[in-house]
Amino acid sequence: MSLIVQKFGGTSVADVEKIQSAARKAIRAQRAGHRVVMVVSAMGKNTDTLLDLASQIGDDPPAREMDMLLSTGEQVSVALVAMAIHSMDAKAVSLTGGQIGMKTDNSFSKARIESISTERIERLLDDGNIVVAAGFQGVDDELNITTLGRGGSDTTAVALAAVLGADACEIYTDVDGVYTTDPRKLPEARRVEVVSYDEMLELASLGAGVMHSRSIEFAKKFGVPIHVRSSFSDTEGTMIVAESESTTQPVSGAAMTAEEARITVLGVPDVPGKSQQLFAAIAACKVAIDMVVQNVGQSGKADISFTVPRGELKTTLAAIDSVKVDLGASGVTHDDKVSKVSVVGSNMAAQTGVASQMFRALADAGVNIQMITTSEIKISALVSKQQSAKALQAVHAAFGLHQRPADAKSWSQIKAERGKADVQTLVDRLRADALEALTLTGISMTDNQARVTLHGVPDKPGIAADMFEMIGKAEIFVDMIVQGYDGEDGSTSVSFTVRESDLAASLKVAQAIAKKHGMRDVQGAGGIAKITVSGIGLRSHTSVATLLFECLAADQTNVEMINTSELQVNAVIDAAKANQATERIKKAFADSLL
Ligand SMILES: Nc1ncnc2c1ncn2[C@@H]1O[C@H](COP(=O)(O)OP(=O)(O)O)[C@@H](O)[C@H]1O
Ligand SMILES: N[C@@H](CC(=O)OP(=O)(O)O)C(=O)O
Repeated sequence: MSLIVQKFGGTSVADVEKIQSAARKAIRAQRAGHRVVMVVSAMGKNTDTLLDLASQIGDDPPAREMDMLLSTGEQVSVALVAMAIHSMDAKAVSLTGGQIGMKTDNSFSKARIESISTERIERLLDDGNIVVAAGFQGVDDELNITTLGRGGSDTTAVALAAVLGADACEIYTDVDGVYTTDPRKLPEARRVEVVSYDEMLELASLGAGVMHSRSIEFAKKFGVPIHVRSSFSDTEGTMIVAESESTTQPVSGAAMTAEEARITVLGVPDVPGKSQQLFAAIAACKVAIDMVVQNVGQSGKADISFTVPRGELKTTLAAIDSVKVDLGASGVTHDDKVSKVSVVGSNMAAQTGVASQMFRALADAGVNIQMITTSEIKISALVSKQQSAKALQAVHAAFGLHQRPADAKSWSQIKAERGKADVQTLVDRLRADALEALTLTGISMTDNQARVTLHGVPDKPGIAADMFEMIGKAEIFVDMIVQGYDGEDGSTSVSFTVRESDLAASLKVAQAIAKKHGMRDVQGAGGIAKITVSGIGLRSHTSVATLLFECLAADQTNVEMINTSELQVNAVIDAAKANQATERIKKAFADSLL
């Protein structure tokens, strides 16, 4: 008999009628012959109401009590949903996180799932019940109630689907699927039939609130197909699976996090170990940083800029303060009126000109780019909050995301073409791990790379577009791009990496660009290598970048450039030290490496 996990988000259980409608959906599935586990979130905005109540009591509530409070939201809904099912003459039992055996670590408000015991659920299902499980919550070793972080019910649902070996995991929500961007922000957004785990992971962590990114980590690890669909209709929604909708389209989605903050730590001595010290202090607070850019100035001092969600600004500034003196930094600046606009696509890595197309779209819309970072399947630009809506619209239009790609495939076509890969061994190996443990799939090194840096890049719209169009015309393949924020003189620096064999040609183009736009100088050097750590959950496991930096600092290796994504962390270093560094990193991560 097949088993289905159905998750109903807050909007889908917001009132009595919606609760009854969710109950009917579950009963219908049971009567169609499935065993049904429901995962339910707090009604409507109840979690926000509870947060607000806590903030009226005091500024800094104990984390344990906060989780005790927030978990009550889900407890209300599961009881009401079970009652609704009873009233419709079907059998249901509601269970809290603790009762479904959801064991987590003790990081209150950001707990990670360690294990789930399924016996009780299986027994209740055998007895003909619909099991109604509370999302978003678990218990630690001492039976303290923990919560998984905002949006965590998706993670509960996918994790349950994984351990129960469910045939389907349906996420019922107030949209009828995953769109090319948030349809509330952009009406022309298009619903996609299929999106890949990798794309959804990036989109979710870059602002697509429709799914919790950790739930996609689970789905990818265990190969759980997710069906995102509407609570209010029966139309087919979007399948999140291993494959992408198109195999050619460079960009498949755009996302925006409107509420970002940029922090710049100024004048850090440019010696090995400094970035490690800074990022270790921030990682210890479990803050996931993004868009890390280091600008090395002429005086041997570096300005390190990065972004964090605005809600984490206070914690991050406090963490920096605790190490500022030790770092030898001359100051810290921040801007909390910035937004991050990103494009994501699995096919991007194999194509040239995608970055310059995005920069051109922003330039034509008059949007100034404050920072840029790229990784293998995403490009992010930091813009002022005021220009963010315009920026999102411009990139969505530039990549024609409102149109179905000519080679788009439906889920049924993809399924029919799938080979019968033997994934069982992998799944068994993963199941033996702590469920949300870090999983690394590879650590590799690419040498024969070169870096080009332009200093004194004017901070105005259109420069990045012009630069990368000129580089593209010269047919130079650019790998990493970072544009930093220069706190001192109002200009910025742009660095990019190319193959060493393209260095001379790149420098020639860079000099022409510098002359055209009155930039301060151009520097370029070969003899660098890129170390790549690939896996699942690299950004949410904030310790990965820290450990990587520690390994490099141990050999007195300076990190020249870094980028992070959900799938990879890349560090650019001196090629002479690359082999030794790769070995050290492999040893340090041995436990997590598949
Ligand atoms: N790319 C996207 N596709 C679909 N919805 C998105 C996307 N990005 C953001 N969203 C937003 O996510 C919302 C659904 O998530 P959420 O409100 O958390 O639902 P639930 O309460 O069901 O968990 C949608 O209403 C939509 O505005
Ligand atoms: N109630 C929690 C958990 C959750 O996942 O909610 P939703 O499914 O409504 O996003 C929250 O608001 O964060």
